[in-house]
Amino acid sequence: MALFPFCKASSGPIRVSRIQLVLCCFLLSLIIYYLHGSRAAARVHPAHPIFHPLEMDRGRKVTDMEVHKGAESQTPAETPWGAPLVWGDSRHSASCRAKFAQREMRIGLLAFVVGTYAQFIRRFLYSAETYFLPGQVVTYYILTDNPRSLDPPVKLGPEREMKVVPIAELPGWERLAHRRMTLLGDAIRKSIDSETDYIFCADVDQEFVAPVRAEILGDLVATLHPELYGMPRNAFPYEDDEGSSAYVEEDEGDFYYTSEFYGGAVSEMYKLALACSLLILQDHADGITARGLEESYLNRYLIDHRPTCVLSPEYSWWDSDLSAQVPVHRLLSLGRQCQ
Ligand SMILES: CC(=O)N[C@H]1[C@@H](OP(=O)(O)OP(=O)(O)OC[C@H]2O[C@@H](n3ccc(=O)[nH]c3=O)[C@H](O)[C@@H]2O)O[C@H](CO)[C@H](O)[C@@H]1O
Ligand SMILES: [Mn+2]
Repeated sequence: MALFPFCKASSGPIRVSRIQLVLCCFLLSLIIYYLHGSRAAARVHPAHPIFHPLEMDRGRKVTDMEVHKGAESQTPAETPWGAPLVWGDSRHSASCRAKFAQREMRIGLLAFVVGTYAQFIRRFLYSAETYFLPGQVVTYYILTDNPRSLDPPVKLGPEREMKVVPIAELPGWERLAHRRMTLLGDAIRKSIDSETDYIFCADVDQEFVAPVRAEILGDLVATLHPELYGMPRNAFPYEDDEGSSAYVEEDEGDFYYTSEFYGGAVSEMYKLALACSLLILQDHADGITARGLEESYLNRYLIDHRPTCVLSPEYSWWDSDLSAQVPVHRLLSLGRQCQ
């Protein structure tokens, strides 16, 4: 708007239109550059189906991501409620490891292996042998419909053993999502309770790629979802159906946690498994399915019972345009990677 008065005052009619032309071209190229940039950004696909029910504007999503990328170098040591936020190479993690080194602990790592997921078990176990609590007393609890898929047995290190728990379950992610919490509670009550101090649940379609040590130990431990870490609260795919027992109000929720890796003291994990299986049963009776299935109930529970230890996305990472950049990848999800 101010261009024309400026041009008119400084020169005659012919000169004015040339300057106008140059300035207009410059403005036009700026606009084209900007539009092209936004379109390129909008082409970035959310990597996971969980984003589809969100019906989010992808352009907006990417803008949020860029906001996050700016803050990426930050590795906060604490959550707003004062729980440690764990980055494996931090000083806090080192002192945590030193503290636990004085104690004798038994740690369980539990995974479900049903149907075709048997293809992941060896890679999972071998990687856990190398990186999961090396040097500690570890028991693997493998809940499977096919114990023979573990033959020949994986050779384990000293102080490490495997317990195969047969379960009569049909494969399928949706079906198992309804059952895993109940089966976890049963397994804790039957044996894990008396055999370990801490129990961690991990999706078997994962691989440990760097050390995961005693810094992860706590009463109630949850892991930040790598694609949602640093995102604004309105990006979190909490359950939005008010009828669901996983429903989360707009003013609730600090972080969005992944269901790929969580754990804690055995007694706390039993409470979690029991409460989540009840929430799932209640929805089942009402004919409701939460959008993120098990992950939705887990997140609901973790709002009501804030974790005492929060693991950074170092402990749950997969290759996706939206995943937060972290100093070290420690646990990789093979199933959730970009196709
Ligand atoms: C909340 C979320 O993001 N969920 C998605 C993600 O789930 P998840 O990564 O949560 O599911 P997943 O398929 O890895 O299943 C969870 C775990 O259950 C066990 N398992 C599952 C199915 C089965 O037939 N046998 C078996 O043993 C196995 O340990 C597996 O690692 O990926 C799934 C496809 O893989 C679906 O796209 C889900 O929408
Ligand atoms: Mn998985």
